[in-house]
Amino acid sequence: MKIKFTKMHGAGNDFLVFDGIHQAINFTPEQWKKLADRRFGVGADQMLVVERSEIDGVDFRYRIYNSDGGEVEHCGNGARAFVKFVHEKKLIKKTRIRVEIMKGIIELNLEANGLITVAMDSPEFEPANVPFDSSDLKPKTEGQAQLWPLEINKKKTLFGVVSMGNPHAVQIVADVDAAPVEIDGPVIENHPRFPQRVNAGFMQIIDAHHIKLRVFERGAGETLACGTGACAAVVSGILREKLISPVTVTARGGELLIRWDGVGHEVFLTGPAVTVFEGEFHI
Ligand SMILES: N[C@@H](CCC[C@H](N)C(=O)O)C(=O)O
Repeated sequence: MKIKFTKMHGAGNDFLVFDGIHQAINFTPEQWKKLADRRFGVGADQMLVVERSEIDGVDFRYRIYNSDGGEVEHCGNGARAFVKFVHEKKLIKKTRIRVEIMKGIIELNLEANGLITVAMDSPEFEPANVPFDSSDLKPKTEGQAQLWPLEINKKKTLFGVVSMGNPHAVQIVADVDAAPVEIDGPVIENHPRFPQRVNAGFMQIIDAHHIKLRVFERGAGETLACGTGACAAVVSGILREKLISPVTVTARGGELLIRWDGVGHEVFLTGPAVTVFEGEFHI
């Protein structure tokens, strides 16, 4: 059987996007993992499957898989790739699209300048809802933020713990290029206090409206950008009273713009989406 896909990226976070409306896409975790492999497969950080939604007023649903084969709740850069994909494939004409993902329903907007804005919903800080096991831990307060001390490779580190629909642990570093992302990232990702593992963000504050960010993603390793990670970092920095909305996030693969008006408000993520090539494989 031949399967068609589109290779895309959002600020260097790369995807295989599948039209699951006109072809049946039902891969096992092992098959997803193989497809994502950069030597034995096509190569991608995440894979997206676009389907029709059965909910009234919702245009599509899409499923998201990490390169380790696991299905996940949300992907900010993937949401923008999804909008570009459904427009290029002429699956919809509207520029404001409501879509169902594992995390819930989100709204996406294709702007006149070609950038895409994702309304990411409100961040969640309640440890149990991240999920994060905070039992016996005493948080430190900084501004309006609660920071959680965890020992990572024998270093006590303070983390902002945030759910953007998926779990994030964000720390501030002095120099993101010198940060031990490959060494500490996997330890944070698999820390026993995060029962569903976690995405680990390393944020360098340039000024109140600009950060540099690297993210070691759960189930994918370090990526060139992480949309939900950018939102989690900015939200955490605003609560720590170190950042003021809007904030430009410089990732290794490009720039994202994040807006957030504070607790109880939605986070907005704006950035590009790029189609790289179309392909097909036999399975
Ligand atoms: N790259 C994504 C996040 C993808 C999911 C993440 N690795 C997780 O497991 O939660 C983004 O742009 O948000």
